[in-house]
Amino acid sequence: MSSLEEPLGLGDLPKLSINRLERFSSPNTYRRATTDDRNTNKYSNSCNGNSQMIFHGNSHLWQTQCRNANSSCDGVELRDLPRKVLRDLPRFVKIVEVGPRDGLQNEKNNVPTSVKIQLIHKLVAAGLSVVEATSFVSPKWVPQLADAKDVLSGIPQVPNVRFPVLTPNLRGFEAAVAAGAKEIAVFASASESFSKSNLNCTIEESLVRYRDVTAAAKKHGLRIRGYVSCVIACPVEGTIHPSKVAYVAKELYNMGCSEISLGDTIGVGTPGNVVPMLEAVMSFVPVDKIAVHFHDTYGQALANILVSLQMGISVVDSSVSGLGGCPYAKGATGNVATEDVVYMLHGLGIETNVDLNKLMEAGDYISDHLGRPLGSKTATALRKLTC
Ligand SMILES: CC(C)(COP(=O)([O-])OP(=O)([O-])OC[C@H]1O[C@@H](n2cnc3c(N)ncnc32)[C@H](O)[C@@H]1OP(=O)([O-])[O-])[C@@H](O)C(=O)NCCC(=O)NCCSC(=O)C[C@@](C)(O)CC(=O)[O-]
Repeated sequence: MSSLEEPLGLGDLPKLSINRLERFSSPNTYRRATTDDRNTNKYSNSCNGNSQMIFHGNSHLWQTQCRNANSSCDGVELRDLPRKVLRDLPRFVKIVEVGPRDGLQNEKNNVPTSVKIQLIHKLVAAGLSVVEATSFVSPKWVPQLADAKDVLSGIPQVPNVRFPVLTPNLRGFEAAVAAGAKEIAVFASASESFSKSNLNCTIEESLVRYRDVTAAAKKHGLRIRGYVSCVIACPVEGTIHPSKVAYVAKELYNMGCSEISLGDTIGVGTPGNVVPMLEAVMSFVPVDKIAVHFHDTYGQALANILVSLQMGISVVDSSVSGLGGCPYAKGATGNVATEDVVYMLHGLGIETNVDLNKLMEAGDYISDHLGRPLGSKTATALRKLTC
């Protein structure tokens, strides 16, 4: 990696004086209360009564807000601010690359099986340890992935690399096992309407189906991932209440899914509604079993990932070159680009084991094949620098 490709880390920031920092800082300073603060209410006192606690379920711990803090208060807080804001971030984030499945399921033109296999090779070569390879769904519903068996059997098994595949029912599960799958994913929705359009059944019917699929997977000793889609909103119903997401996540977790991926399928979420949704799910599913899956339709995905990390999540789904969209969610664009996620994480000093250069080669490869510009802002910027 050349120095230009290294994202600027905190250590690279110019040393700013308190006065300069004050000019750049917003009048509203958010911080997370520490245990000490909670016990002694130190923060509230230190702000000379200008602080305000917003009570919203458990999130009052999160949303301690210091309004119009005077400069002496700011002086003490600002010195420590970067460490405080970033201290709860994980050291390592596992990226689940979903491009070959979520990305390519929405392509108008048929992508040859050999190209899919080559793309997966390149993603693995870039250091990604989980690459969602394909779906064993009905070819009538998703013709783009009708070659699931050939894709899966065409990928050589690589030690410590996993290739989960989507299975919507027992039929898909059996086909996946026959093709050599070692890990499957079931996918339910928090929206009734989306469940109908994506799976042709109600949420409850999908959960009944998935109990059979997960029971069979456990018998085979397979690892199971569970998706909840429409965790913020549905293209038909609009806003989805966090309790509905929490319910489906809990059911999938209880039936044996070892990881629950929360999908903002249409990419409308902002940190403002992602935080309460995660808070609701965390009441039922341990934080280390939760993954986030953001589509970037409104350009909010990185902000949403950052708050998710701050809440303790360390598994992030993304798609090389921002490929994708859902055939049953009109207008939804692709997932957040893996290159952009890696760039941000490395900039935060978080390890991923992913080589950004090699990842960009995978992005170039599939974008060239599809005949479209790179869908990653990071890759686009870095390619301009090196051309
Ligand atoms: C679930 C079904 C099958 C129900 O579809 P259905 O039409 O109700 O099912 P059916 O049992 O009547 O079957 C219809 C035909 O498909 C066949 N069939 C049935 N099952 C299979 C199978 N597994 N593999 C291959 N073929 C299958 C079945 O044999 C039959 O064939 P026919 O007799 O007419 O020739 C269908 O709705 C389906 O395949 N849906 C999948 C749609 C899909 O993949 N959507 C994209 C997933 S993305 C997502 O969910 C969001 C996510 C995960 O990315 C997260 C996020 O972004 O938020």
